[in-house]
Amino acid sequence: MITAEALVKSYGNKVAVDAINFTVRPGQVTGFLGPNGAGKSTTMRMIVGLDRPTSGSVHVNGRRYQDHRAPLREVGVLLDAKAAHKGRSAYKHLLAIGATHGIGASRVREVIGLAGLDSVAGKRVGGFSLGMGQRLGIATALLGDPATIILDEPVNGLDPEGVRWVRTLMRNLAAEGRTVLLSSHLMSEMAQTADRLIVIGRGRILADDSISNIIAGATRSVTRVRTPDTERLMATIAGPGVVVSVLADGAIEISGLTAEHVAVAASTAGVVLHEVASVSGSLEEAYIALTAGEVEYRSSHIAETGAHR
Ligand SMILES: Nc1ncnc2c1ncn2[C@@H]1O[C@H](COP(=O)(O)OP(=O)(O)OP(=O)(O)O)[C@@H](O)[C@H]1O
Repeated sequence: MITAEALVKSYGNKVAVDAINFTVRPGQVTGFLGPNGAGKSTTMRMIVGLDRPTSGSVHVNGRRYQDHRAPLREVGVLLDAKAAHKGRSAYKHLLAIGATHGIGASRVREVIGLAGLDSVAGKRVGGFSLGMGQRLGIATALLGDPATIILDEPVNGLDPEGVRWVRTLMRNLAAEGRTVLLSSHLMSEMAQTADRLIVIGRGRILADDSISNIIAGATRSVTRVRTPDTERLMATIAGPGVVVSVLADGAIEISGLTAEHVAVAASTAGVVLHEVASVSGSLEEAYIALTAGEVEYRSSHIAETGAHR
């Protein structure tokens, strides 16, 4: 469990983290999202004692990270995948880190296997690809078999198999009852991996909820229908607040009525429906809507053409 209370970090007069409160619970994957410069890395660094809060507190299992007797066994962290000593082999790197906590060769071999690094364990870390470095960073985070795992952009540079591996690993770690906090800018990945999200913008919490609640709150959901009798359906469901649009492929999108309402109204009026579904927005749409006013670094406007190359 990670608990932040009125957590503040300022650099001179720049407030990077602005009095935030949150709880990251065990048994779930919690995603940490926000635009560049929102304060994610600063928050993660404070959780693991690499930055001191200007005020407020952040605790892991009731204590500050630096007050844990064996922090590696308490919290596993991947903040910078390039942090490993370039001249050492992956095996020696993990062995050196493990030595500080009495973690021996058998656990090192275990995490090497878990991270899929068996074939390169003896190779110098300096020659590792970005993806191999990420895997080594994750292996390092898991070394102490910690109950809390914090990973900053763990899928950065991984190929699709690697991305899937991280997703499954995170889900399994949470299912074992561990606390998992991870940041990523990849919305589709986050939607598949996380149970809950904390969204941060300019150092403040913009949302802290389940993914489905965040999508429902920040995007419009519509009812999509297909019927051979468009005219009659439209007449049947017409009413205040009901907006109907006919799409190019013949489907009808209705806002202002649930799928259940539309199905019952159609059935009562004897209108045949070939399809009726509730279509909600994507996490990406919700994220863009939530962070619209909070982006610190924005590119000049590029219109979406909808064209596919
Ligand atoms: N050491 C520092 N000195 C001064 N300003 C800093 C320092 N570290 C971070 N900042 C500023 O604090 C703000 C938050 O930065 P942080 O790196 O935590 O954001 P982030 O959400 O992790 O961004 P990204 O997605 O780009 O990694 C930014 O405006 C950044 O410029």
